[in-house]
Amino acid sequence: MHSFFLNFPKITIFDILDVVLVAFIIYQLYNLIRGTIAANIFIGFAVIFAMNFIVNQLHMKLLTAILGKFVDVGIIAVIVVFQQEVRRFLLLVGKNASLQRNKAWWQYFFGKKEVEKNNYARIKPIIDACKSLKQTKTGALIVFAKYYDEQFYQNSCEVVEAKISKRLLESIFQKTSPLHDGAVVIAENKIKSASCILPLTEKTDLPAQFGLRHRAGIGVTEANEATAIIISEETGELSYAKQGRVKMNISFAELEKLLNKDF
Ligand SMILES: Nc1ncnc2c1ncn2[C@@H]1O[C@H](COP(=O)(O)OP(=O)(O)OP(=O)(O)O)[C@@H](O)[C@H]1O
Repeated sequence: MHSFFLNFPKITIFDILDVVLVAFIIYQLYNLIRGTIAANIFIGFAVIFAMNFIVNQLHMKLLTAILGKFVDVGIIAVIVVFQQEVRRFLLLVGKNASLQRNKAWWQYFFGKKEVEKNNYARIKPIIDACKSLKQTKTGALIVFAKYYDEQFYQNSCEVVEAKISKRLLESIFQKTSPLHDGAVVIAENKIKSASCILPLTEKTDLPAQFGLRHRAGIGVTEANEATAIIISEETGELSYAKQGRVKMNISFAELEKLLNKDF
């Protein structure tokens, strides 16, 4: 007992910091891939690593050699398979490091009230447009991208690059508008693009009334750091998608709260 304590390694503040930082990075990675197909691939990798460790401990030579081959190229395989996720993660780190875009810094220097006031001015035209689209039962899909991934959006979208306004959003989604089919993407405080074709979710447990618009709205939040408002053409109901999950039939008060948090 005595010698156990004598041999116990000394834990310094940096060891604790090390563990906390690793836990934080794993949590961020988990958030990034949660609900996406990448989560299953990640679990696959983890299982192979765990199996390799176990067979190695049990001295099972053949299995160790086979699994060892996978593990040897592990880091390269991870980068190839998670190319998109690694890209998004690095972009996120870069954007968060920028002082101007970091709301927490603004709150610290200018006070929370000022930030909320500015944010309400930003989201008001969007909420007003949603009210009008709901009233007229005009189908719409509005995506809020945390960062605008040119590669992801530009290939399937019409570039707009315009100030956010109620009337512009209304006009885009009018059935006679050439841009009404597809989604509008809002990022960097602008309407960046319209008529975007987005990836559809592959979820099988969605309500029966959810068609392509809802599937695209959920799909984009699985593949990207984004949230989406979906207005149903059939019912006028508003849904809100985030990280592959959807809240149905939300009120405008709820929408305001959600946008305040996410946009
Ligand atoms: N991949 C996609 N990306 C973006 N928008 C899409 C995509 N596929 C379909 N849409 C949009 O969804 C519309 C068709 O919606 P659909 O009726 O299938 O959806 P829904 O979820 O049932 O919604 P609603 O309640 O409005 O009918 C299309 O006209 C188009 O504007």
